[in-house]
Amino acid sequence: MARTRIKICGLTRVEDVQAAVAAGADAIGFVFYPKSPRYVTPEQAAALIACVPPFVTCTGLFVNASPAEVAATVAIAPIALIQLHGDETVAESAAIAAAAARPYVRVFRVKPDTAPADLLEYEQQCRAAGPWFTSLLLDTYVDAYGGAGKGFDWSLIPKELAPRVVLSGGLSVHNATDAVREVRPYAVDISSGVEASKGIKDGRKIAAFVAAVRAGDDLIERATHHECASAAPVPR
Ligand SMILES: O=C(O)c1ccccc1N[C@@H]1O[C@H](COP(=O)(O)O)[C@@H](O)[C@H]1O
Repeated sequence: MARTRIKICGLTRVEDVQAAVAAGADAIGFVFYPKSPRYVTPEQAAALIACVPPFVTCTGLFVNASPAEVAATVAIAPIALIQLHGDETVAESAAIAAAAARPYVRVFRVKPDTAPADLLEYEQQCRAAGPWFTSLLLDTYVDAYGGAGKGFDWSLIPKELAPRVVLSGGLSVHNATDAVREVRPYAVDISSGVEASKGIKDGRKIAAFVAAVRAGDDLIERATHHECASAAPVPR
């Protein structure tokens, strides 16, 4: 099984970008939602992106922005992927991505009464809406939209959907290994769990989180190898 991809979100400082890259993050995220304590202007994001080496995906997070606003932002900050974290409908999400000419991750904010079938159906709707959709990102429903460090019940995620989703919401060094082992998501996304304070990341927490995710990956690998090694040879 391929290793779990890791995104560190809500970066506002060069040293935090460097810490995420040094720890082995696959993606980093910039929050373009003005009400967030992690908000950066497109110009600030552009300066931070200039510090990012190739093959690390720079992501822009938006909440209820218009297609024109998103397009104007990506024209200044060279982000590769959009994360739509607000109340945008499926059709609006597709229109925003088309206007910005960027692939997007659509966020589903999970509530206690969300049914597993809701997630599968929503993913199908996103896929049908156009070619820019990449993956569902699952986060916990909170009034502030996200970045609240609050988790949800992972058992709501259908097994067949898990390998395609980005798991988010309340992740930390304490639950990352279990998250990978139990859910087996395509990727994980974290913000508050690797912070010293809102908008200020802690390099040691980032490194510890990445190590905890990799520990989960190793457990999955070992289980797979054990299954193969213990399989009886087929008699001829
Ligand atoms: O980070 C924010 O301030 C934010 C604001 C509005 C919407 C989403 C936001 N962050 C995203 O929320 C999830 C969960 O974060 P956490 O790890 O529980 O703090 C994550 O995808 C962030 O990118």
